[in-house]
Amino acid sequence: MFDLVFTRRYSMGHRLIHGAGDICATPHGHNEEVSVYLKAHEAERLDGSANMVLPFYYAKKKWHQFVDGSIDHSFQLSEDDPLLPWFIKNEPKRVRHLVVTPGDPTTELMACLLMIKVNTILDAEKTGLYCFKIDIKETPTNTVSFSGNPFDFVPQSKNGQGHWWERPDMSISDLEI
Ligand SMILES: Nc1nc2c(c(=O)[nH]1)N=C([C@H](O)[C@H](O)COP(=O)(O)OP(=O)(O)OP(=O)(O)O)CN2
Repeated sequence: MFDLVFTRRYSMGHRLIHGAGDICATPHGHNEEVSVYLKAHEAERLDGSANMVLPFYYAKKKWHQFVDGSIDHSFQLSEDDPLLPWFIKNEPKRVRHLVVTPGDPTTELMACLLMIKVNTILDAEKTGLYCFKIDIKETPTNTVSFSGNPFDFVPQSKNGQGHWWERPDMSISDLEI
């Protein structure tokens, strides 16, 4: 069985206000890499002609559009971070670049949310592929790797139902923009 593995890099900013310590509560940024590990729902023998699971282009196109257009240069904040209403009031133009998460946007949480997002996109694109593992390299020395069912690990959101990570679009928050 083949795995297709795609890696994309992006810059982001965030802050962690609920327990990672003073340094992490100061807004700061990282150059990160996300790798998604994809498998076909149904394994098939190579056909003797094209000999591929799916052209890389179709497997990664929309996911990479999302990473490049929505995650790159985003600012990631907990849904209860006071910076959120600050941006809405003072810099409404920036709100579309805010990733909003249930609790602190740690690398663990982002791995789960991005795995749900990539799977939602792969389904909507009818690729026949699914993501079974994701790595986020937050810094050159820290990587979070996740495999399993991300829904078992995502905390309850205060924002009720219909979350951005469950929509196969470019959204990164549920704010009215
Ligand atoms: N379990 C987690 N712990 C921490 C996270 C996280 O997402 N999950 N994130 C952070 C901060 O974002 C921090 O900026 C990065 O961690 P840090 O260890 O400070 O990164 P360094 O590259 O500076 O690590 P070195 O030890 O200097 O290599 C903190 N914790």
